[in-house]
Amino acid sequence: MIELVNLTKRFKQIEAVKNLNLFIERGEIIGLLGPNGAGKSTAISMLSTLVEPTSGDVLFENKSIVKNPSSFRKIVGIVPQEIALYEDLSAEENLYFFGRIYHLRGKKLKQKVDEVLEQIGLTDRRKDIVKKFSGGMKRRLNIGVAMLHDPEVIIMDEPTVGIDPQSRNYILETVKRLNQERKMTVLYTSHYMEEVELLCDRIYIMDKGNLIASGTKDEIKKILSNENTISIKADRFSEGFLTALREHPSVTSVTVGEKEVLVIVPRSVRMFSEVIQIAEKHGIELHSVDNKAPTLEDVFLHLTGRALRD
Ligand SMILES: Nc1ncnc2c1ncn2[C@@H]1O[C@H](COP(=O)(O)OP(=O)(O)OP(=O)(O)O)[C@@H](O)[C@H]1O
Repeated sequence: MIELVNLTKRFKQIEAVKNLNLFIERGEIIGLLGPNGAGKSTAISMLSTLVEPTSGDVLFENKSIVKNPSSFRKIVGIVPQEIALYEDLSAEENLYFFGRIYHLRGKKLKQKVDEVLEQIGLTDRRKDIVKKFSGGMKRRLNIGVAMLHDPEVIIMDEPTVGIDPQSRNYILETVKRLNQERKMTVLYTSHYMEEVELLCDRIYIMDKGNLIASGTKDEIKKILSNENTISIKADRFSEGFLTALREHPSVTSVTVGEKEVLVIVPRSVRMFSEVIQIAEKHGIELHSVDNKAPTLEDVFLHLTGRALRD
């Protein structure tokens, strides 16, 4: 349905997106994942026809939307990272305003506003001015604006940044519902691995303008099939203990959390008893040593040497 072909964007010195190739089939939820500055917003701005590529193309049904953006604009809804609402207007006044921009009028407009308010769970608050809304409610209304013209494709740029967990769940459920009930195709960008794991059929991972992995969740996790992640839990770890792990000849990497250390080793290596010995030597009281199923976060760490939210 949509294809990004060798898409590149250069801002003076910075190559924000480098030769990006990506496809989206009708009805899929695609996750575009990457840390801050990876190039996600720039990529989707090009896909949304808001930014012109330096080179490469975006195809919709095999036709360039860079050369001919108008037909694509009619079928795409964009949820920007920044909230784009009028704070002094009520929820429904905002929807009426943006609906008119989409050339909706009269009965049709009223019907769409009612429907969208229901979908985003703000029917009860429709008359309240946006200024009084929580961050999560504003985000929901932001999504509602993008849905007014019944888009076939919706592009969401980190729609859950900075909101409470309840609103976050609500948004994730809404995205799922739109996909299942209306067969809406979704491109969802985030730097929250768990959101993408929960929602998306296929995932593209970007870092520093490059695509570093793509595939289904299982395919991506298979990148780590030659490795094992060992989770070590304790109340505290000493520098000596961590250094001994880092310097161990079988250890590929060590990631230190507050009460958990993750150690990546080749799959063939068995080192539980050694970890226990090292802990004893350094006076560390262990709570547990376990094998951990790989997560997308582990894959990212493996590919870049950094955690996603660093
Ligand atoms: N208009 C611009 N002019 C100059 N540089 C830009 C511009 N827009 C983005 N960049 C740079 O391009 C790179 C990619 O930025 P982009 O916003 O696409 O990343 P991102 O993955 O969306 O990150 P975030 O999660 O922070 O939005 C960054 O180094 C950014 O500073």
